[in-house]
Amino acid sequence: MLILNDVAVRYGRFEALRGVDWSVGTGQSTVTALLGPSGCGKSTLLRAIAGFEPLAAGTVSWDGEDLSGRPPHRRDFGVVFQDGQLFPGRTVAQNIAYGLARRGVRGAAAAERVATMLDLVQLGGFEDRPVGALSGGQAQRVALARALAPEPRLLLLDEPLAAIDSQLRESLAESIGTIVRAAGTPTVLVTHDHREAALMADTVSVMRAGRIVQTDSAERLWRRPADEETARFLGARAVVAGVVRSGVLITELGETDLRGRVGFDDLADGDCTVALRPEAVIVEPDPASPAVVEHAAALVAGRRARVRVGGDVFEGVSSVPISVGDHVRLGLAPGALAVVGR
Ligand SMILES: Nc1ncnc2c1ncn2[C@@H]1O[C@H](COP(=O)(O)OP(=O)(O)OP(=O)(O)O)[C@@H](O)[C@H]1O
Repeated sequence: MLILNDVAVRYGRFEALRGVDWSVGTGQSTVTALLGPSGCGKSTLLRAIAGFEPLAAGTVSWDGEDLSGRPPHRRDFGVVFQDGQLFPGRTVAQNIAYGLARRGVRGAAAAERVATMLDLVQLGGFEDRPVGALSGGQAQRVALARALAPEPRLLLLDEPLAAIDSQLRESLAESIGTIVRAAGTPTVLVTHDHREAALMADTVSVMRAGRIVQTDSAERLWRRPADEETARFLGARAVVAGVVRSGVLITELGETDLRGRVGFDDLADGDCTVALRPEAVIVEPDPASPAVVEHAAALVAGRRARVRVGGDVFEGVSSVPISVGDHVRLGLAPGALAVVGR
């Protein structure tokens, strides 16, 4: 199990990480995503774990052993970067066998391991291909096979899908999740995309400004973000005050019964802050309402409207066509709302 205790990393006077307490590989969680906006310190944290970045404070340990004296190649961690970084001019098999030779696995044993890894990433028979002749998705799967071949005790993936077409990304995200679970290797996945985190990870840790602000399942994160900034990062467009009474949430947009809903079972009565993704706000035509549509668009996921109500602006969804200038009323859809920080 990987444990980080009060870790700090500095670049000159800039503190890129501070006070990071974190653990990976506990309980049932195989894949842990490190999710956060650009520049928050995700790659720095991954590099600190891998041993590429010296710590200004704190410790990184594995099963109780402090790793500070161990260089990256002696940590037994596999690493895959954004663009795979395969060795050019070599074949797929030569790339995958690279880490095996360093561990003394050669000849027939290495060839067998390479074939097993290629089957795992569904590229059986690709041994003799030059890596320059692979598609982006195939190259990333070879990079994954290369990282997993020496049976690392931890796998570190830094935005492994960043260079992949959006069409392929979702299926590759799923297949990487399946592959690392089949290999049973605890994995850290760095991503700035919350969809990708939810598709691949069992546990999601949200980072901001060099700190980890929340660690939860993706589902819990959607419903109970730690603070307003986290809620906005996860797609909330508006925040309103609410109050919970006997499990019923009451807001200026209406009320909704949260009893029995996943993620809200432990919600105590009292005042709260409610974060609203557009799907949480239902827009319906109502000529008598003072709320007016400022912007309307037909998206693949449905009709979207930006609505002004006095000084406030909400984004919502509509099941009927609406246009700019229409008067509408707003309601709550419980599925996409979140209660912040409680
Ligand atoms: N070698 C370096 N020297 C100085 N500052 C650095 C260095 N590497 C990173 N930083 C700074 O540290 C902060 C964290 O960078 P990091 O690359 O870890 O962020 P990130 O969350 O991985 O971002 P992204 O999603 O854009 O890759 C940023 O402000 C970055 O500018």
